[in-house]
Amino acid sequence: MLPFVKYHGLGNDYVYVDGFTHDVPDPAGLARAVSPRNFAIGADGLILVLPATPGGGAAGAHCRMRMFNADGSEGQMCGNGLRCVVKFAHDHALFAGSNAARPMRVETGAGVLAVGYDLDAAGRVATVTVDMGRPILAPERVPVDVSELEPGAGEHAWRIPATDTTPPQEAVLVSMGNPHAVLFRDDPLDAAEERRIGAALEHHRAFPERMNLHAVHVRGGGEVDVVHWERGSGPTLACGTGAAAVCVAGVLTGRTPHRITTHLPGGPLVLDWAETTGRVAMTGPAVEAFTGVWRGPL
Ligand SMILES: N[C@H](CCC[C@H](N)C(=O)O)C(=O)O
Repeated sequence: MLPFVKYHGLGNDYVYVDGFTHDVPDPAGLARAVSPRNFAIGADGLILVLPATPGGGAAGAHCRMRMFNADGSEGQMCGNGLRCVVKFAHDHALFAGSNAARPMRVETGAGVLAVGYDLDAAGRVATVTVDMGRPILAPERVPVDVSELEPGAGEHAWRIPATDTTPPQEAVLVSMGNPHAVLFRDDPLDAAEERRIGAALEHHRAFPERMNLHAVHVRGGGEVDVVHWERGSGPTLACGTGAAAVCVAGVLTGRTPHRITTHLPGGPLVLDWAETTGRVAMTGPAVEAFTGVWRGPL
């Protein structure tokens, strides 16, 4: 039996396990076991909150996040998940001083990130602001194999050639520690078609570590609509690292200002790519849905 807590950030939901007190020998297998909706807990994946590694601790980390998509693949970073990690650690007092760690510093695959938060009237974490760090734009570090792509229209765009099931796609490729392809559309989004395209391109040979894809329609000014297809989890209601990639891509292509509101299927996230520091800040909610005990295979 394994206690868990279910959290979500704008409907991007994960099963959280306290790795300070419980050992999970096969997190990839557990992610695959708990994620199916109707047949298990139902989630976009699994997140372990663990003690920092010696290196992370030396860099000031209070704890460590490991996230696993629904298919068991491990993601280097998860924006919505990280907001809920801080809420879990604070509200459930996972480590000594967790109620005073402000900002909380969390070791992730994208480095040790600082996470600030405010509290509600009950003294629980409410709104959370994550310092997502700096985007990575060098193709080989996204990673992407540009020999499989063509130059796109503009300095930061690439053209994904037509496949058997998709027309050519203009993409801006950004890593936030995990890989993202941002596809700007001139017209309002057709969510079903965008998810079909995302499913077709996640495993494209240009993407050696697969890809998270995000279709974007700029409403005007700093307001954009986004539809996601996530590596390892498919269609999600929100993708925090994806929203950060959208913010960066909008600035790089001159479509949006540095501070935007991304309207995701699950709700809005505010992103700000600071000109002074080059770091992206993401602000949004973190919600505890329920607690439970997993009685399935570990
Ligand atoms: N599917 C992503 C991880 C989860 C990212 C997303 N849920 C977020 O909030 O950033 C990947 O494999 O890179």
